[in-house]
Amino acid sequence: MLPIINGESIKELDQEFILSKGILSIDLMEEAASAFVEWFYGIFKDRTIKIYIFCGPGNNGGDGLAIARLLSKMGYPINVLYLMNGKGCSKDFQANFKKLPKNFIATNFENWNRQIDHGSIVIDAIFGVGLSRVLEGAISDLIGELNNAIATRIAIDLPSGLPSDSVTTGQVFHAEHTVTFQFPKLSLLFPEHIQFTGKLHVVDIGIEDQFLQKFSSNTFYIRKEDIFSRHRYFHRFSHKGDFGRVLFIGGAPGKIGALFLSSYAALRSGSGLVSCAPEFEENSSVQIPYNEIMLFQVKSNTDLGNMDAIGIGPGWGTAIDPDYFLSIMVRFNKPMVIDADAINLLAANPFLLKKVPKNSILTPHLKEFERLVGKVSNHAERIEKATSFAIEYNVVVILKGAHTLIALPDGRKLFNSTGNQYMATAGSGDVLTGMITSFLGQGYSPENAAICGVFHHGLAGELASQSKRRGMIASDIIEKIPNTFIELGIE
Ligand SMILES: NC(=O)C1=CN([C@@H]2O[C@H](COP(=O)(O)OP(=O)(O)OC[C@H]3O[C@@H](n4cnc5c(N)ncnc54)[C@H](O)[C@@H]3O)[C@@H](O)[C@H]2O)[C@@H](O)CC1
Ligand SMILES: Nc1ncnc2c1ncn2[C@@H]1O[C@H](COP(=O)(O)OP(=O)(O)O)[C@@H](O)[C@H]1O
Ligand SMILES: [K+]
Repeated sequence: MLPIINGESIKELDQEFILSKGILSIDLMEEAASAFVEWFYGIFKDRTIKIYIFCGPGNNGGDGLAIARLLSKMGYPINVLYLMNGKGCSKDFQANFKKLPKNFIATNFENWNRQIDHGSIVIDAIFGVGLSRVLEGAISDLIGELNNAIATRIAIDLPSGLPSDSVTTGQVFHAEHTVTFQFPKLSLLFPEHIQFTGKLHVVDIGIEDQFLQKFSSNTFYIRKEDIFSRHRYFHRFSHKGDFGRVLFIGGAPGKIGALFLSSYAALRSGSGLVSCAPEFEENSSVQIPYNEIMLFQVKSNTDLGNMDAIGIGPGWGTAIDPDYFLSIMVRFNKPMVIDADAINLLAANPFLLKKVPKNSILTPHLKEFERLVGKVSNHAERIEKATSFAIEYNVVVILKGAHTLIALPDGRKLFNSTGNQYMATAGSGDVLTGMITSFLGQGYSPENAAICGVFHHGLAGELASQSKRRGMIASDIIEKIPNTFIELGIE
């Protein structure tokens, strides 16, 4: 997995990397500039579009100058506006300034006519990870002006004004695209920063994972290449028992659809045998819309021991007796997936928390999470609380949303890279519960079930959105689950 390094350690990382490779820091800057330009050309093919590049005094500004040179060579009309030049600027900024072609338009922003043509592109190379304080004065005013321009705004590495690891309090550049180098900086993954970061693109500048590992802070980004080895593989003699027997408990009257969605998602994720136990007095009257799913009844003496995994909570309602939940946890006594109303039940009856089987997986959305741990004021605090909750109760916490966080009981924090806003639709969380439960039932460790479930779920959402966007529904995600295995080369 790709380590996410904090802003303060990035200078050290660069040093270590360039020393061991025997290159200069300006070579790495050139690599970063080329990676940006390659991304840029992939999207903005029209070489007559006017581009304004705003450069700060540090290496982020140095990136901007190198990018200006490369884009200008490709024929794009470029205007460079710099905050300062010479003394006070980083050495690679100065070197790149000297490398600008002779006839190049580079203006100190104090002498700038403050005009940005409509429809042009504004590139923010003012500050990156070296930001040391909240923006104020002329720089803050400049960013305010840029934010009002009728232009496409692109940030290099970080939108200027955004601290790399924490929540912002000041003026920040509003990017439509942020092109960040090598790994996403933590603050780019916070929901409250979406108006600053826009679409996130991570571009490779050649620093291998082994260098990043040394500076790792227990925080990782899950990529496509991390998934293959986390799956279990079956052979030609495998039978349905090997693919796991799973049970879903939930579905009170009026909310039974949630249970069916989880059950169906489990089948599509490869489960061998799927049963569901709706919370009905007399469940013989329940019609299951899928022939492959079996109906099950959980009575006080029902043996749950032969189930490989249980997913509990989707559509369970609020009228569940906590002792009934307790008896299920005690009888099953293996890691289970706890979602929705089962989480609400834990929140309302904290004595149950200590009884949750070790290494169980809790999948709260942000509201459910607050019910569990109390109000939080921002995402940084939410991440910390999810991590300490996972450690304290020895469970996996999956905090759902864009860049879903998987907090593991050993303190590691993993952020997901798949998914999109079209998945914000009723029942898509139930689908996730079905997928994770399925993997758990197929014999995956709770960590791998959580990682594969979250990654495949987001990928299924992406595949579904190739033909449907707004108006996509949870069942569309389920239909694409089998394609995610094909996409990742998983047999
Ligand atoms: N491995 C990497 O990540 C690489 C990073 N590079 C670039 O280098 C950047 C980091 O460069 P630097 O460390 O020079 O830092 P920055 O260029 O982000 O900013 C540092 C400069 O801004 C000034 N400054 C900071 N906060 C300010 C504020 N609030 N108001 C006014 N001035 C302020 C500092 O005094 C310093 O001059 C990265 O974001 C990236 O763009 C690339 O060049 C190459 C590789
Ligand atoms: N903007 C988004 N980007 C990526 N994934 C999203 C986004 N919005 C929602 N999702 C995913 O969709 C699911 C929604 O879950 P949840 O809120 O529990 O829905 P429900 O209760 O209706 O089943 C989660 O897995 C979440 O990560
Ligand atoms: K920037």
